[in-house]
Amino acid sequence: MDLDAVNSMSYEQFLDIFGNIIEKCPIITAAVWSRRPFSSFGEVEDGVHEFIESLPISVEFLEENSHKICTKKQGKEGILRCHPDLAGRELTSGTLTMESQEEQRGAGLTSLTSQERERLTLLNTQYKEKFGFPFVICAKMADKDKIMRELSARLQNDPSVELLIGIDEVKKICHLRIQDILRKGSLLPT
Ligand SMILES: NC(=O)NC1=NC(=O)NC1=O
Repeated sequence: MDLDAVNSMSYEQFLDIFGNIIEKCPIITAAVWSRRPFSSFGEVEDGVHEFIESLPISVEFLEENSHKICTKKQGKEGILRCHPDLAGRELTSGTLTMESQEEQRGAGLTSLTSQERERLTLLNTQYKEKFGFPFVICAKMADKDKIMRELSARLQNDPSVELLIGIDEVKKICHLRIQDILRKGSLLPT
């Protein structure tokens, strides 16, 4: 399967293969199909980025007893909310997508001590309470220690900063998922 094969896919086939390059957001893949013929696989990724960048972002901050309460209507935060927590309930209940399962296992999140799991759960809860979306990091580029460090550090960020960092991580996850698909589908030299 090479670029010509991808360019001649129906949108159903394209969705079957690339539908989860952004976690649980097949609408992005379905939209990007319209951009074919792709002259490179990078163009698939460019299409994803353009879709994400086109999503509305309108952020107002209310100052409330010296906190910044972020009230916002943002398409971008919707993408983050489609991501499962790291070592969260989906992992324990075995309901992660195949890609997430592999990514989280690879980062060592299936072999946490009970203390590590408790700390990660606490930090994730604090993060979601503050930002209204989950902490997202490209797990394939991290291990459990880096994830804990990043989560603690990023918890201090401003919501507007954190939104953009999260989206950047989503793009890294997307890049690696596309690479995996191309490798598995022998679209790239292994
Ligand atoms: N909240 C998350 O960051 N989730 C994830 N990152 C990954 O790389 N895979 C996930 O499931």
